[in-house]
Amino acid sequence: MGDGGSDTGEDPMLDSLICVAGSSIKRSGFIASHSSDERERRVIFVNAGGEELRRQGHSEIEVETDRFFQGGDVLRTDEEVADGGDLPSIYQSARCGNFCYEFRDLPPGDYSVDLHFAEIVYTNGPRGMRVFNVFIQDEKAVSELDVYSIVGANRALQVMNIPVSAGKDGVVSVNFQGVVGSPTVSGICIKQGAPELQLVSSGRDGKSLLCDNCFAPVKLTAAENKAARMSFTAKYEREIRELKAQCQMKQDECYEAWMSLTAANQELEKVRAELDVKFFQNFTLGQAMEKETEKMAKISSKYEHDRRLWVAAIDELERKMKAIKSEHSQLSFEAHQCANSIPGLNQMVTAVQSLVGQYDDLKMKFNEEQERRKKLYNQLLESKGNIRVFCRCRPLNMEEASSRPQTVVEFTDAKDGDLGVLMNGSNKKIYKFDRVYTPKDDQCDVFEDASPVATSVLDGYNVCIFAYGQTGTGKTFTMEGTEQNRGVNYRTLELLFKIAEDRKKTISYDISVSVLEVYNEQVRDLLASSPPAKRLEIKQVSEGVNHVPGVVDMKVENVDEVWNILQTGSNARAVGSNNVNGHSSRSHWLVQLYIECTRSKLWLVDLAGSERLAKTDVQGERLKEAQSINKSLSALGDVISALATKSSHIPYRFSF
Ligand SMILES: Nc1ncnc2c1ncn2[C@@H]1O[C@H](COP(=O)(O)OP(=O)(O)OP(=O)(O)O)[C@@H](O)[C@H]1O
Repeated sequence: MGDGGSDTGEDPMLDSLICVAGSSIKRSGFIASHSSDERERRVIFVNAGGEELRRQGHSEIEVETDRFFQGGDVLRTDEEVADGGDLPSIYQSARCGNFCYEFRDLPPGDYSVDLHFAEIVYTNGPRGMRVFNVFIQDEKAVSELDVYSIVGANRALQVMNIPVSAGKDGVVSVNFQGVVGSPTVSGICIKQGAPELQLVSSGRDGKSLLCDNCFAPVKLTAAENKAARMSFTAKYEREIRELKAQCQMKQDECYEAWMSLTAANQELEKVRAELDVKFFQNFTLGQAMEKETEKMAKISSKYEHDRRLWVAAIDELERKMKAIKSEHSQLSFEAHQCANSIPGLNQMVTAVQSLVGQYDDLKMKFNEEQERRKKLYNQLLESKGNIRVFCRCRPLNMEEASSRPQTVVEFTDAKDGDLGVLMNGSNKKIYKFDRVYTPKDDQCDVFEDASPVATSVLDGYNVCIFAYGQTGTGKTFTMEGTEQNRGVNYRTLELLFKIAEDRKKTISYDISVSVLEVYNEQVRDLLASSPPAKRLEIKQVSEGVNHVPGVVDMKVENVDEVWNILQTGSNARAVGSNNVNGHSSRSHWLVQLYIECTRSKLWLVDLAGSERLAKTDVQGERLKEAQSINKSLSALGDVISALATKSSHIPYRFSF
């Protein structure tokens, strides 16, 4: 038996599943019978897909060449077919594909058919490659035959004794229909008469049908045979149904078992994963424990080391404490002795305390005196006049010196504040000032008179120093000066910060600066980084106190900071040139210092120069500038005149 077959030989159960009742499967090839009856019963024996075969001898066999077929192809193999019986070569050929056989001209009556098979193509299987049905006279005689799965490859198999009746037309048709793949057949043998004995399971020996009375084998007609077949069929069908139900039950059980196995497997996987995690955690914890143990060992050894040190240090301290205590008691003893030896010690302490009290008293009186001195000093300044006018005559420049050989000013009584101006050659007119500076007087001399004013600002007085005069007469030089020859502005500020520094123990001054210019009757903030949203205006807060809302106020700490700010403002100032001064200021330039704690202001003003329009010969924008300058200077003159004469109305707002 091949690898696809069973070793148990014939299997009635399998036979009944595959072939009709009465027929059987034989797992070997054709064996010729010695009986002449048997030979005579063979009506037709064709070698499907092969040639005629003839074997002489005591069992003569005659197999016809392949005929009576319709359709199909021929298959052949040179390989030997095992268990081929007396005619192994018929199993080496086969008809294959879509075909049928029709045997004609048979006398009407009962016949039995033997079919010969061998799997000669799918020699390596597997099972189920070729499964087919066989219909005889249109009735299914063989069901789902898979030769390979019964006997394997290149092995003979027979389905024997399939009962069939030929009608009046004398035709027996054998039809092959594939279920999987193409059907094949190697030989077909038609024998006269119904099969001799039907192998059925109801016989007493379980193999043959016997008479119930005498137990002799019973020979059945074709009709009886058919009835018996149907009864067997019904029986087997019942068994099949039961088996199917059992099979379904087993399948369900298997499925449930499979499901629970899958669930168990999943659970097992989960547990395994958890175990892995636990193992890893354990491992990590173990490592951490090892590290901690190491750390602990280090800490405890350090602790032990430190403890020893501390114990030694405490011992040392205790020893020192003892020494100090004994020293202390010795010193106390000595101090007592000493105190006892100086009888006037208490009187000395009292005297020192009284001196400290006197010192505080004197300090208070000194401060009061300082205050009084400041007041008297400012009263002295006021007594000199609230408005003080100094006149400075600059030296002639080269051009002037060459064009005017004769000077018209006379400084004979300059030290008394008199300035003589020669009119028409001989007439001299004397002008009175608080002081007159000659061309020989330098910036230091000018500042000498301006400096006391700076002290007054820090004492809470409002002060304004301004330079007024014709264009080109030296106003900017006097106020600003140069880096090598600083003017009033810088020197005043320098002194102011010096005094503030000197007084810082008793008072702290917060000083802020703003720089403005009045150009063409308009106020401009020279420290503003962008033009203001609103036009700047001078507001009079109270009599003589003015304020420009929105102007930039910069806090300053020292004179360098102020100087940088003044430079920024100076660079932004409107300047131009006229035929009198090549670098003429075209605006009034105002620096305001605000002292926070005293709420006093210092104004340092460099006015634009007044011009005689005919002399400077200006036009267009320059003419407009000059007219604005002259107008505002004339208004200033009116204000000063009103202030000097203590007029009831001071025309502060005449200009603008
Ligand atoms: N005391 C002085 N000693 C030497 N040179 C001076 C003196 N005063 C002014 N000058 C020079 O005279 C020129 C004009 O001076 P300055 O620009 O200060 O005049 P100003 O009155 O400010 O003129 P403006 O009104 O047109 O601005 C400058 O070159 C300046 O250096």
